[in-house]
Amino acid sequence: MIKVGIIGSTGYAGGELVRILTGHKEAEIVWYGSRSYIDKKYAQVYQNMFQIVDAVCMDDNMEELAGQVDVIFTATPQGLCASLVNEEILSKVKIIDLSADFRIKDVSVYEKWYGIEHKSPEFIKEAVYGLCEINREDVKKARLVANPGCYTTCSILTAYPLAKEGLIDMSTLIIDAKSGTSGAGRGAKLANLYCEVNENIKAYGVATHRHTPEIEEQLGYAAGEKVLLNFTPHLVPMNRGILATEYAKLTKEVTYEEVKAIYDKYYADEKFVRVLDKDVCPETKWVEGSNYVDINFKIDERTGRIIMMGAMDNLVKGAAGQAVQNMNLMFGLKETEGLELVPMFP
Ligand SMILES: NC(=O)C1=CN([C@@H]2O[C@H](COP(=O)(O)OP(=O)(O)OC[C@H]3O[C@@H](n4cnc5c(N)ncnc54)[C@H](OP(=O)(O)O)[C@@H]3O)[C@@H](O)[C@H]2O)C=CC1
Ligand SMILES: CC(=O)N[C@@H](CCC(=O)OP(=O)(O)O)C(=O)O
Repeated sequence: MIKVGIIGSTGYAGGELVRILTGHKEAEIVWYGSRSYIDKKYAQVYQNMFQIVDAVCMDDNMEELAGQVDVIFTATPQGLCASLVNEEILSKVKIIDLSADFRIKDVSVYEKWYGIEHKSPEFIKEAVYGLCEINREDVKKARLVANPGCYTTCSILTAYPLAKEGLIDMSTLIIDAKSGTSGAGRGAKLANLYCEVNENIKAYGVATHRHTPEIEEQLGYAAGEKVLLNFTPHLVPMNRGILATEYAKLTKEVTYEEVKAIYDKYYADEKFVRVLDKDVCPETKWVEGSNYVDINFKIDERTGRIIMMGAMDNLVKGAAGQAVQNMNLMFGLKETEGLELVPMFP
């Protein structure tokens, strides 16, 4: 059994880690980390765990935890993991960080977009960007995984095959994305109050959202060139789900069958990426609660553009599910263990 510690187990991403790992046959959570609920039963924080999880929440101490578990998930605010990790800890335990601390390779880009000083830049180079479908072999060998962001996972996987094959002009790429409010976390914020979110849709972080450089960097590696793109997120009145609609000029004339063959080349064997049948648009409701990303595309012959679409659950493939997928790879387990979650509906 793999022993797991979760720092930030009481947040939305941490709560989803607990839900998924509770059904995992090879892993056992031994540390439910929290600052606000120390000594309180975990099932009192999240009542869906009543009579399922009997443990109490414990104060976080990464040094102490490193000696007791095989893997630590940090589902905590930006900057926290980077401020705690050190060589001694990494020599004892594997870390999967759900925050953005180790996602961006250029520390000055991280510091500019996040507005915080990076406390352990010496580990950025070593950290593996944990997008399993793309970096599977590196994840298997990693001791520190940077779990990708929610918008970024959906945006990158949706465009990746076409970027990699040079089929889209990367300078024309525009990503329009929508997210449910759980993407903003459980902490009380004015912008996330019921009356602010309900019956409302708004763009935010326009031209400044911190996921922009992460998407640019990863799609830049795929395309083999520096990528600058427009990424506009929107907050929509639902709990979970991300929908990304991406537009780009095609670099040559192609048929539906040719583009479909490219998507199949990358994803036909990927359990968690479903390229839908022709003309079926991805919808968040058909992936809710699951680790799937649903993808499709449409060629607009009139404008010479292709429209790519992706839908995903931000808390599962966009956070906890992907983190468990990374853990499975790091420990040589079946990649899908604990993740064969059928989407829920309604
Ligand atoms: N929500 C989402 O859809 C996604 C989130 N992420 C990332 O996951 C991380 C967690 O996000 P999310 O769950 O939404 O956030 P929440 O605000 O819901 O939860 C934050 C968690 O971090 C804990 N925490 C806060 N400050 C500290 C601290 N100084 N020391 C230790 N623990 C602390 C909180 O503990 P307590 O309340 O017990 O004090 C809580 O458990 C973030 O980095 C986020 O970017 C990534 C992908 C998707
Ligand atoms: C709706 C909402 O507020 N979403 C978050 C994205 C959350 C996320 O998962 O991204 P990270 O992993 O990088 O934190 C945001 O826009 O900042």
